[in-house]
Amino acid sequence: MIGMSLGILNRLLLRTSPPLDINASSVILFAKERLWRLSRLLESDDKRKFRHKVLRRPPTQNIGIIGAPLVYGQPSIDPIFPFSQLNLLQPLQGACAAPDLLRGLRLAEVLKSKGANVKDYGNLEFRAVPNDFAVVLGCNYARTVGRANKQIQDEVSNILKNGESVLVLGGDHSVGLGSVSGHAKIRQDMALLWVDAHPDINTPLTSTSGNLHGMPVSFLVKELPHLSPRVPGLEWVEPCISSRNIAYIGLRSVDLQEKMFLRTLGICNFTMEDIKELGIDTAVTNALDRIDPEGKRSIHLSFDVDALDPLIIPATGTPVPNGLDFRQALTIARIVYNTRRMSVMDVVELNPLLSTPSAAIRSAQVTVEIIARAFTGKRMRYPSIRDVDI
Ligand SMILES: NC(=[NH2+])NCCC[C@H](N)C(=O)O
Ligand SMILES: [Mn+2]
Ligand SMILES: [Mn+2]
Repeated sequence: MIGMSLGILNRLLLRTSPPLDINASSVILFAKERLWRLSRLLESDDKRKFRHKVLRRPPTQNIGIIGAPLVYGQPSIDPIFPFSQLNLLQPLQGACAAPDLLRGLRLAEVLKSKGANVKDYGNLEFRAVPNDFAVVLGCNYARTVGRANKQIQDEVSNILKNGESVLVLGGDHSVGLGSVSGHAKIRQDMALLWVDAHPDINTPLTSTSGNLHGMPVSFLVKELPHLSPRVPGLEWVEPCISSRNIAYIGLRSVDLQEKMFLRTLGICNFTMEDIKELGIDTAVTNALDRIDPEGKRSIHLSFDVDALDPLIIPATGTPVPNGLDFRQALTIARIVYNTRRMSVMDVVELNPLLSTPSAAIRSAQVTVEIIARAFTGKRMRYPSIRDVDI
């Protein structure tokens, strides 16, 4: 029996030059040597794979943070006569506090601890144009919003020129005007993933609210400019992206005219209904395939926190029920991170004044985690609320 198996081993192990007078201990020695060689081989194979990974790992992320505390793109209330249309109207306050709240939750430190280099450029300073509420061509505060967005455009393009990725902390979603056009100025071949309960593609003529945070996409899409009149303050905005390179995730509050634009332009969109049916992975992967079929474009992630369910992020100005859950939001961020091509992320519409303070902090913590995932692909550990310095 031993002789037979020795014979087989002999043939297996020493096929090339089988010694004739082989004994058990020498076979074991040979076998050991073979195993050792095999393990060396496997090890070097592992090392090769590892080296491959190291090579493919992108250079350390350099992130530039800018605060864009703009509030003039959102609904207005009259603090004294809430239902009057007189001249005391003021935009909802609170979204301007979001950048500092996120900083207070150690946003930069979290990103650094995940291996990124972070430079905080501070908050842009916006000045309101006097007597600007007057609805000009269907837009409220057009000059104020226009001027602020020009500043955002310049800042975003300068930071991109420095070789850094950009994180724009809004503010309301009208900051998308400056942010996307600043991105397109430097990288013409960009693709836009708009994560939001709303498509924000009203034009000044179709918007029923006149609020510019519901319109930025219409100013940016190349196929729509004929519908957007030259609004004073916004003349500088050049349509810079084709509807083919835009996709929406999380829609569930779409105005009638917006629906028509999405249909006629064939803009890729995955509503909450679609996400329920397909799963978030499939929705986001398909969206990216559609807007960036060759996988080469620079990705712009415009993330409106109202895409999440108001039970998770109640601190926002236009909440809509039945939104994304936390896990789904993290999945979107991870898939976008995995492209390694996200150059700009906007995080908008977080309004700490519209919920209880502890709910506002939780909303902001969720937001920090989503940002960390989108820029570094990594999870973070929650800071304890006692550590928070606001
Ligand atoms: N960024 C937002 N939260 N937009 C809400 C827009 C709501 C509505 N569609 C409007 O045009 O006013
Ligand atoms: Mn939005
Ligand atoms: Mn929204």
